[in-house]
Amino acid sequence: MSDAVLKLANLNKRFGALQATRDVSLDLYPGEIHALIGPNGAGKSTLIGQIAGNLKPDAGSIVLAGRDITSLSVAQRARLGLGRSFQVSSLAEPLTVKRNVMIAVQALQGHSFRFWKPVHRDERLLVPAMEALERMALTQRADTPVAELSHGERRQVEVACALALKPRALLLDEPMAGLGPEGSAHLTELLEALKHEVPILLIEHDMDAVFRLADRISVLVAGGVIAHGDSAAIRANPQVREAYLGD
Ligand SMILES: Nc1ncnc2c1ncn2[C@@H]1O[C@H](COP(=O)(O)OP(=O)(O)OP(=O)(O)O)[C@@H](O)[C@H]1O
Repeated sequence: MSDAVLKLANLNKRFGALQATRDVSLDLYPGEIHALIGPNGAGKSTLIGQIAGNLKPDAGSIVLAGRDITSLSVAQRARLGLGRSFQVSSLAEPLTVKRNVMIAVQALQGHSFRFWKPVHRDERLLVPAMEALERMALTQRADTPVAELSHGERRQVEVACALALKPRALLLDEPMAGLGPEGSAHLTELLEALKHEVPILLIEHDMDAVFRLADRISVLVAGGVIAHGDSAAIRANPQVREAYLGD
């Protein structure tokens, strides 16, 4: 197997007396979707915070494409290729789909080079934005204001914003939240194709989507990984059934 794109080793984070993540180790390989599931309060957001750089781990390390990023800032990690989408939407409603993605690219690239050109005409922003929109099946909606989009399309724009930065690894935090069965099925199809370009660490409560999409699943309970395996192994695991899936 090739080298892991993202490698978490023994991540620990404590809030006072509460051990929110306990020795969490996990790898993300090229071409795969690795899902992280677990009940509310299991520590999934705390883990994402540590990977993205919003939270400093008490111990452990995070390696992206062979480089230790544990002590880097959120922006430095993003520039090195850590892409993420958020649980809460940060899109600008009145602006078009295309402009939203261009602004995301601009935020990462910095402001210095574009004193002389308006954002909407800058090819260095437009080209990656349109490529990302194509991969998220949104080319036809590029000039539509975000305010006119369905909930599912907004989710696609959010993923496109992350994709336009050409990440090496993508963290998706509950991308299916609030989508109906149709929206969820559509996004599932898009992510299935996308994983071949960029591996995805997927935090998701929609178990149909997880079982369909995930090549591997890690189950987090009370801060620790209690099980790890493919969909069939996780479905059949008695500890997981008791702690999370129910019968
Ligand atoms: N900043 C904080 N200060 C204190 N405790 C926190 C903080 N952030 C999270 N926690 C606690 O850490 C534990 C893990 O929370 P976390 O939000 O990571 O879980 P989660 O698996 O993401 O849950 P959910 O599925 O509900 O989003 C919870 O008990 C939570 O109350």
